[in-house]
Amino acid sequence: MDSVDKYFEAVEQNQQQFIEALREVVAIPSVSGDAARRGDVVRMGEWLQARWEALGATCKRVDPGKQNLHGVELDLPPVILGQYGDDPSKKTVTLYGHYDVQPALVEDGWETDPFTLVERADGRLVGRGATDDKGPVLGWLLCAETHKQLGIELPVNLKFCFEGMEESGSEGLDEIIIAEADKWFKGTDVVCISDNYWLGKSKPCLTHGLRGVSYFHLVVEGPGADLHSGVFGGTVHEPMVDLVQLLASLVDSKGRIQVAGIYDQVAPVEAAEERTYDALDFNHAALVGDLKSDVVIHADERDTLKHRWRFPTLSIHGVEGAFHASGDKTVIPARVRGKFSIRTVPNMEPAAVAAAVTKHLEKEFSKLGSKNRMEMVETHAGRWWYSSPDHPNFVAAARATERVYGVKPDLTREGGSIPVTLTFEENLKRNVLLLPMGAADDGAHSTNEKIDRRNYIQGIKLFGAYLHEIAATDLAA
Ligand SMILES: C[C@H](N)C(=O)N[C@@H](Cc1c[nH]cn1)C(=O)O
Ligand SMILES: [Zn+2]
Ligand SMILES: [Zn+2]
Repeated sequence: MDSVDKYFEAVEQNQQQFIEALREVVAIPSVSGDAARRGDVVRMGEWLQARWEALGATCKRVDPGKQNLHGVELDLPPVILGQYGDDPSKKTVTLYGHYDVQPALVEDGWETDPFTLVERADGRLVGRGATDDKGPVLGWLLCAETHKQLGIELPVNLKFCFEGMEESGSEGLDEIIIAEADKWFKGTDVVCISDNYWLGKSKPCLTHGLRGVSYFHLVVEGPGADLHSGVFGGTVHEPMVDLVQLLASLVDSKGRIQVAGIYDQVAPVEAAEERTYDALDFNHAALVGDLKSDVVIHADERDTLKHRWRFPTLSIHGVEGAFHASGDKTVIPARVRGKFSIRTVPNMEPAAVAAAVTKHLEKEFSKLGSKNRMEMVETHAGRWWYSSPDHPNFVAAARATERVYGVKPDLTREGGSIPVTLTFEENLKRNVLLLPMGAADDGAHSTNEKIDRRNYIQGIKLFGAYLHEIAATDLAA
């Protein structure tokens, strides 16, 4: 039995302990978008740092500074930089992950408390962050800890960068990576990020493309205070009426963005790219099952994937300041803030996207003839990323995947965004691999987020196998 098989056996035996560790981190409600939870985000970062240090890693806590969250001045959570092993004869793999999570409230439709990990009879481990991104971040730690317990030397040096603001635009992170590219991250041979998902539920994949995201707030305000709709309805310009019309002008019900000039920035689909959609583990029947309803726009699987991976999309996320509680409150809100984002693809540039959106909204607002005031703010923007899957980093990961799952992985792109991918690639000048742990139906950002026990445990094996494959791979080939 070689050392990788011994490692696999130990991971199998330690399953319950690994689930308990996941329970411990899910219980820390590290919601970066909620000012009231900022202490928990920091606590989560400190938890990670303490556990890596206990293992023998050298860590550096970098505090990126302050953030203004709707007028509240907050300390940004720490970026935890780490180094585990510094043998010059070994290759160095830099890992990135995030320890913050999306908001989660029971009243959104969670069947159980989002911050209490629950294992279902079918193996689902349900809890906020289980798949995005606490399971994978913990997976790297458990991989290193298991090697140490077994007395198996990790075949590579690790460097890592774990942040607590990914779900809120990674504020402050780019500057740290740029500043540390030739310092902390010096010596990196390849970068690996586990923060996305398989295309389906049964076949693993490696991911070589991401969409970018430009996030906007659209504020409409008028009266100095909320008003009685019986007294003032029909006699004043209502901010909410203006806002819904502006939001509705952005996209149609078939998902087509209505902002002039947006599609002009999109690279055409080439014949070679067309072939990459062949034989992927993806079908509409499974998608409809995951969605629990047939709300799919496109008739053809390829079109669905293209609209997920390589065409821009616009989503409307919510309205702050509007009445949303139960009951029938007859109010005219005085100031409302609509939130929407555009997922961007090659060759879109955030500045051009923001300019097109501003022009569109100004034109639409002027058509309303309203005396309210409108303001649009781009709150964050991250760029798309596209890379070749032929690099030895991907070849090593494909071998590791075959060893764990017994199949060659699909090569996929991802509709979501991990803007730091490009920051690492450009500044460390090293190949970046996305190695997902979770499955398509995990429900990241949704209610009842989960990771399957199988993906979590096999994923921890995969991480170990990948590090061993990297050690054995000629990265210059
Ligand atoms: C794919 C990754 N796990 C993820 O969920 N990324 C987020 C990043 C983001 C950007 N703004 C807010 N969050 C996403 O794609 O929404
Ligand atoms: Zn994530
Ligand atoms: Zn996320």
